[in-house]
Amino acid sequence: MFRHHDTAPDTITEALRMVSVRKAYGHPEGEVTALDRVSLSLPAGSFTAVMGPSGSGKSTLIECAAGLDTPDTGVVVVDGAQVAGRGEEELAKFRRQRIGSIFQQFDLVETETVLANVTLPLRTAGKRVDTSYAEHIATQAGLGGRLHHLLAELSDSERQRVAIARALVANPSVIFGDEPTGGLDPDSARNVLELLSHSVRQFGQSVVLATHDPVAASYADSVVFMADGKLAGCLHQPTPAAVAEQMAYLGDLSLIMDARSRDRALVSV
Ligand SMILES: Nc1ncnc2c1ncn2[C@@H]1O[C@H](COP(=O)(O)OP(=O)(O)OP(=O)(O)O)[C@@H](O)[C@H]1O
Repeated sequence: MFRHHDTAPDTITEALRMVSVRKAYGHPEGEVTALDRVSLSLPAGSFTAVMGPSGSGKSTLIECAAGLDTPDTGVVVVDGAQVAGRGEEELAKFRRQRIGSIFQQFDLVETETVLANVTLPLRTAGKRVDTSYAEHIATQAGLGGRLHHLLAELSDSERQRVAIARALVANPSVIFGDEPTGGLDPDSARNVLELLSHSVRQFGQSVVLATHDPVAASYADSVVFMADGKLAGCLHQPTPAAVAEQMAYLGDLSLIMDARSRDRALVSV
């Protein structure tokens, strides 16, 4: 499978590296530290789920990693290249070449067909469109009967699957998602997770997803847990039961934890 790199692929061993990443938001009641000096290393070719209680910083982590938000301080390296510090145009190009994003705000074109939406990133990047591959990916995402339907005719769940197919079709090195299966029925969610798993196993892509769902997280090789903007451990080869247990613990822990006792070291998954 053809993949674009501007660094030699052989030298890239990490999908994502974050070093001491901090991000705070101003609030009338005071500043909220969404990411508190997070350091993290995820290997290339891995599937990682990011979990934690509501407000623990999962979305902020994914957005900073995907170049959709800018950390206040710290370093973010995706697929061997620094994300922060690039100009807007260069960042957009980098994201088109290396990153696939699946976020709740799907950013789809209502007046275009499913297939046109799925191939949009390729066309925007001036890349050749392999229509049969795009059809295959869209079909795998459960859109086989909808390829030539306009977006305006689709349900929310179908739109979500279009966003997922669109993220996969350009063969990005790293795919970031925020609750990509939230709102999907169990069968559609399973199809999407199997598709993402397949892209990791077969094509060596990397997937990093924020999710609340222990079953979705169990598709990952590892789960990274967050609490109060900090990393709070990780679990390898997760089962839904083990993930749910850890989440229950974090739910309690986040009420009583002493932020100063959190590990600030680089967590390698
Ligand atoms: N744009 C923003 N403006 C102000 N505060 C924000 C913003 N985005 C996030 N926050 C705050 O930062 C903290 C972390 O938010 P974040 O959305 O990253 O958490 P999360 O773990 O993804 O939560 P959830 O599971 O509820 O989506 C929260 O306290 C949130 O209120």
